[in-house]
Amino acid sequence: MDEGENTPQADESKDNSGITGDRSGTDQVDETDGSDETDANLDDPPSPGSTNSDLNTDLQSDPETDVSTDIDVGSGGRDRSSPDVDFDGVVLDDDDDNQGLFDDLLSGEPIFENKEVLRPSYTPHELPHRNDQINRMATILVSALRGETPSNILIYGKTGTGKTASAKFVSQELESTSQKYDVPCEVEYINCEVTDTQYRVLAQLANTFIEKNQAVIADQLERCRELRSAAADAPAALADTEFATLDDLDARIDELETDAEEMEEVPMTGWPTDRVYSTFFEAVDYHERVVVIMLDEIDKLVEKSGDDTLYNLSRMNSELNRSRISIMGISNDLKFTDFLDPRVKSSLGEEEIVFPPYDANQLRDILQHRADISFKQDALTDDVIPLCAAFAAQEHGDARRALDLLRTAGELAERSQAEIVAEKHVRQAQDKIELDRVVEVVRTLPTQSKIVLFAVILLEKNGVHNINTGEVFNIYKRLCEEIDADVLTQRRVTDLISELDMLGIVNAVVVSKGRYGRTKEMGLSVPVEETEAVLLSDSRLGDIENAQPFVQARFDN
Ligand SMILES: Nc1ncnc2c1ncn2[C@@H]1O[C@H](COP(=O)(O)OP(=O)(O)OP(=O)(O)O)[C@@H](O)[C@H]1O
Repeated sequence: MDEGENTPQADESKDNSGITGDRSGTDQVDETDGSDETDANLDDPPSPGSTNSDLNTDLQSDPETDVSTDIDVGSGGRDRSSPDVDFDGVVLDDDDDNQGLFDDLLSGEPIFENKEVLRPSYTPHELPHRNDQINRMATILVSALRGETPSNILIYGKTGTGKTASAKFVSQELESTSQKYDVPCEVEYINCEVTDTQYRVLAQLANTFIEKNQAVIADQLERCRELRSAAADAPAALADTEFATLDDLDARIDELETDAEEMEEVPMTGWPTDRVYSTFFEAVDYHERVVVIMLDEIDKLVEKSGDDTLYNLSRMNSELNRSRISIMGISNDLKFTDFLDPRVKSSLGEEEIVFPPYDANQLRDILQHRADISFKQDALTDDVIPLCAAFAAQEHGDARRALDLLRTAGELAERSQAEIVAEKHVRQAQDKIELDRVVEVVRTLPTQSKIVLFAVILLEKNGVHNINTGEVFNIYKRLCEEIDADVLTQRRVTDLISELDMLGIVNAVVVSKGRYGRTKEMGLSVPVEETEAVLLSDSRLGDIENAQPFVQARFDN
């Protein structure tokens, strides 16, 4: 129970306690002090029939001890009939209905059977409407299982079109088939949004292969040592092995031990890049295998650190002795190859696979598949899935968005203790996701854009419609002066307004003012209150205490 709830009751009970005026201060009551108890009893004798009432009365006089009264006395020890003892509102329930914080929440029938299935981290076993793309990938990668080098693949498609999910699905199948037929083939996944420099990509790959090599070495060493002890007793144990003599076997054991010692992990910073590259090269070439390197969000890597990594990786095969590598790049930026060196571009794009956006019907199928395993039976009304699909199809056929909507709708229904997810939950989920997006976009705007946006908000809040650039600029200037920020030119501010327009935060249209030229008129496209709150949470804008005077001066020049 929180303190705020206790305090008024405690005050009330103090009044009722009968403790004489000079002792009513809470600091004068000491739970551990026997004399206080006695005094209280004398001042206020227990009412007939009450049990433990002396203790109750005494403890009541101290707000802090009210709680312990509940606990110590329990349901058997209290007396609701005592006029002096008022426990109303104090939790003193019988064991049966003693509901904890989580009991209520748990008691409702859960809507979800397995919510994890709707999260982005879940890799589905079935990917409806991606058969063509999956088959094409498989047709290209099957050469790895024949010990040949598969062509490099570039996968394109807008966000949420199933590129990563399909590529991971194919990789899992490839690895499991390679184990089945005992062909050395491995897939390494790298998310270039996180691992975005050549050093990090090569270091991550090097360390992965070093770890795998160490496991292989440990395994071989164990077998060699077992053979060694068997052969020491009976030399015939070496028959049918690759070792003609015990010396050969000892030499192999030495060699393996040296390899294990020399394989040094790459630190996350500090080495020259060519050393990292050669460490990776040796690690991958340690034994025969075909390696598919999956570079997800490959455009981020190129954007951040150019195409050196891709250049180095794509020319490795001509130098590798035992192994082969193939690259699978995934991007949602169709134009990123324009920035590549032509050699890298042609080598990387040997095969291209496009993932088109899903339409509403396809999204419905995808959602239905997932809903069957993630929700309890009959937990969704009939219109939930079509509505989620329709909303997501309007965006750009994004399955991630559709799944987010469905999960959020379920969570909102669950939170409101509804037994079934209905259309209204989907609409609420759509609003919530949209608001979360706006908050995130506004929160990460540069300060200058935030000031411009704040100027628009102030005008809008003061009932100005069709706000023009001049009005925004005037208020913007005053806000900048107030918080000591650089004042940009009106032209630059107009550019920032265009950027806000592109982000969907304001809606600006160019209007002609006849011989006065043209101007932009705009309005906010996002909820005023929430957006203002996000802006004011920025430490610089938060300094603006009273913005009203700036708005009044909006027509000044
Ligand atoms: N055909 C499908 N069937 C089932 N789930 C799918 C399908 N396509 C996409 N998904 C799901 O949608 C979500 C987004 O998919 P994925 O991450 O593969 O998209 P992406 O194209 O790689 O997007 P991004 O470019 O933003 O990384 C994932 O949760 C994925 O499981």
